[in-house]
Amino acid sequence: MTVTEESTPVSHFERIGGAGSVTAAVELFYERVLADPELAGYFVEVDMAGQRRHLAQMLTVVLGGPNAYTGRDLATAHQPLGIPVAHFRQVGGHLTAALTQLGVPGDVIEDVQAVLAQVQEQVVAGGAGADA
Ligand code: HEM
Repeated sequence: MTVTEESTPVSHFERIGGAGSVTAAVELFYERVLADPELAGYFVEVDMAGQRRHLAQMLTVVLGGPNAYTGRDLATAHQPLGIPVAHFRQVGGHLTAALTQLGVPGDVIEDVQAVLAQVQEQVVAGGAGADA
């Protein structure tokens, strides 16, 4: 088979500019989250360097880039935090805003939002992963 542009679609990860763009998005995202008085408290005792690294790795996978995720699964990391749906939505809003601010195309943002909807149950309190 001949490999053409048509048969090897470019991933969202490549389209937005690869690892550098993901790092920029994660930086901007946590700047926004830590500046949000309703959310900042969750991160007071968190090692933010490791946190940024893990979110960047995860966002890379979500965007179709290489999988090098070394963090815990989402339910294990979030169920002990008792996160209400309102805070989940606020965090999703900050991610969307960060991606928009960086000029990420709308179809990519829509796909990221679809993944957020898929993981909501693992992240919010009492979600599907609660007893896992
Ligand atoms: C929207 C989907 C979300 C995704 C994809 C996500 C992603 C992640 C990732 C990859 C980690 C690192 C896990 C690890 O290091 O093992 C993490 C940890 C964490 N997340 Fe989220 N997160 C989401 C929503 C939220 C929300 C809504 C909050 C709070 C309102 C939150 C607060 C935290 C905190 C505090 C930690 C650190 C927990 C710890 O170190 O014990 N996350 N998240």
